[in-house]
Amino acid sequence: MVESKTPPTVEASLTALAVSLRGVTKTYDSGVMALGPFDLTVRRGEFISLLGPSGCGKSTVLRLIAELSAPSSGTVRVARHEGEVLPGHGIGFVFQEPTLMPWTSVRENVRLPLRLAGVPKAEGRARAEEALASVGLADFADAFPRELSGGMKMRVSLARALVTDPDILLMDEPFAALDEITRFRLNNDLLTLWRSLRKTVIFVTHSVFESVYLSQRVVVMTARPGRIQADIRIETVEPRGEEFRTSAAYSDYCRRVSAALAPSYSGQSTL
Ligand SMILES: Nc1ncnc2c1ncn2[C@@H]1O[C@H](COP(=O)(O)OP(=O)(O)OP(=O)(O)O)[C@@H](O)[C@H]1O
Repeated sequence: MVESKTPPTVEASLTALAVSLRGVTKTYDSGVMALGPFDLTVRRGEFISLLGPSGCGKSTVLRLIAELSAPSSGTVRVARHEGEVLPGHGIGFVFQEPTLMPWTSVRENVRLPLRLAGVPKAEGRARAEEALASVGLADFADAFPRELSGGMKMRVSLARALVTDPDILLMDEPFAALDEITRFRLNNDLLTLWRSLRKTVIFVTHSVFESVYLSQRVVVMTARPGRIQADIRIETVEPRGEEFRTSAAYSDYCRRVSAALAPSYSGQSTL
């Protein structure tokens, strides 16, 4: 007998948990207590930003979620999607550096996670091209990384993270090294992608402006060991765009987030 599955209701899928960290601490072998206790709940499809001073444990949180590191205490739970799970356990990771292989094409760079998973070459190439199209680089599959601008390399890195169709996208200061106009463009394109793909996104940034522009929630962390200082919901008319960036509401949110961040810094400007 074939079992029929009832698809989850919209309400259920909106409230389903994607990630949960409970009482998590992390002390590295060096004795540095990086985190905690730290509690965080992220719902499926949410876009949240983690903001905090340098060294407060933002990357550590991402590494714990990706299971690249284990907590010293507490629990980290990540919802897995049903069916096919490719390497990375349903998680895509984008780092500050695009880390592309210089000796091969953009297509092969994007195909790498599928190649490692043993996906047949033809299928892998088709999926890599699809991922490249989703980040606006359909015409650059045969190019080499050295032929691309910094923003384009970051798009390739994003395509590589998306090619396995992960449920959760972890992004560690991906646009920090880019000029402002390129960064704004990538912010807009990332929001468009998020709206169409409905991934859960956990985005690490040092920029108050970027966090408010992109996220539904900005989670502000204390200085090390990182804990939650504030969890601020950004509510505005969707889809957001340039008019939000120049609105009074945007400035108000930036002020609120900045004020929440201020105690974590000693006398430094947070904007
Ligand atoms: N593998 C490691 N071994 C020892 N200490 C580490 C390790 N990784 C990170 N740390 C330390 O743990 C603390 C938190 O590091 P983490 O990279 O998570 O902070 P962060 O908030 O992402 O910093 P930044 O904003 O500067 O990138 C820092 O003091 C860092 O030096």
